[in-house]
Amino acid sequence: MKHHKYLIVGGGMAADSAIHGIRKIDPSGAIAVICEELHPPYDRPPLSKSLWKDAQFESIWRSQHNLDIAIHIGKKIVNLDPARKTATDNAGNSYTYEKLLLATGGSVRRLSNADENVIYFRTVDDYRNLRQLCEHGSDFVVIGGGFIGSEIAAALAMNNKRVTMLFPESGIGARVYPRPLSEYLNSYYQEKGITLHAADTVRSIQRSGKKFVVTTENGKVISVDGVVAGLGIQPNTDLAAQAGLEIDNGIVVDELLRTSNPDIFAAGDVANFYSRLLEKRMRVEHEDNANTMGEIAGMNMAGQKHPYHHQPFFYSDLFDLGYEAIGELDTNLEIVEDWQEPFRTGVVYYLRERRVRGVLLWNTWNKLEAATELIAEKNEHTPATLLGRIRN
Ligand SMILES: NC(=O)c1ccc[n+]([C@@H]2O[C@H](COP(=O)([O-])OP(=O)(O)OC[C@H]3O[C@@H](n4cnc5c(N)ncnc54)[C@H](O)[C@@H]3O)[C@@H](O)[C@H]2O)c1
Repeated sequence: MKHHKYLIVGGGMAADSAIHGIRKIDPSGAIAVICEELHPPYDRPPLSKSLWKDAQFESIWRSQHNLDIAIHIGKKIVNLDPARKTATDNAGNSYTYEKLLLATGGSVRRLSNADENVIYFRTVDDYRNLRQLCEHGSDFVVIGGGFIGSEIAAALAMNNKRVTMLFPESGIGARVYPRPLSEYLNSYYQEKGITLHAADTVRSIQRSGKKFVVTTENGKVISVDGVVAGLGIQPNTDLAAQAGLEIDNGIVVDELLRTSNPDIFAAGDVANFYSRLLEKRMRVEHEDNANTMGEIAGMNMAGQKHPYHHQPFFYSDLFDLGYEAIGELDTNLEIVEDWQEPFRTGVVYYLRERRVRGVLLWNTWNKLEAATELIAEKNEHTPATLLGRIRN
């Protein structure tokens, strides 16, 4: 039985940020990290973005230099007993703790009717597998039109691969971007040489020698060298549920990022928190959330009382288009589009009850502060009060 003041379950970006958060406050309390993945913490965004351009692979690893932690790679906590403050891993090792963090992240959604060699893209191993396929392969199918689908399709096309995209919505990023922008992205991706099958899904994916044969519900048959899928994730809540913690679309945490057990915290993709600014509970699956929430959780585990009031933030690169986004980007909200140059440069506002809840800064840079203030000020708006408000 090993005792640690702090036990961190998970080895992703939220876990790594929590280590740094703890060490800001407590320079010497014993920290153990139990990391199911076979790698120490690394940055995920480069896997679908900069590593396909000019970034060096080694740059993804996050530094734990001088932090004095015990990291158990390839181990999974399978039992958590909050009454005894004890966690047990899949090799039968037990760990006791004073404060525990659940940074268990999410698991990729999979297709039921597909060959097992489809790459459900999320980890560094998925990146390596795809890179290996790229060495000899020239034709790829990308399934899903969300963040991973749009970024990986662009990355492959920029690396001179022939790409076919397949997704159930009418347009790329349809859950996040307003319809005209999503439709523009369809034509933009086609201009870049990508074949699109929108409003279509997979009937089956089978192996034929070294090739994959993808058959769609609309009857298309596509033979390729590799299939990559980004179908969304599901929060890993099994351990929290087994420990009797409150679950509701993720692990429910309070402002201080404590679960329904005050000695157990949660952060990152798995945590469902209340956003005072957006006035709703939410679970956010972006890097910035993992980093900022992880750090605050770590500081609070070490005795601080910092409420988590950060606004959700994310960004993406799609060929030569890029953007930053803040707040809640949901196409079910009222949308005000303000294009300086249609679909090349502009700002999109997302409103609920006449207040701005989210801002998409499309090729519009250094305006994050203005967008953040607009959400925080909580004034009522109409299209007339927003048009021209934020410009490059
Ligand atoms: N730039 C960023 O912030 C960024 C980049 C990459 C990934 N991520 C995060 O990583 C996670 C995973 O990304 P993702 O792209 O997988 O999720 P996503 O939720 O962005 O997109 C999921 C997509 O899956 C597709 N889909 C679902 N079921 C399908 C089916 N049966 N057949 C075909 N398509 C189907 C839909 O097109 C949907 O848009 C997300 O939480 C995302 O926020 C973020």
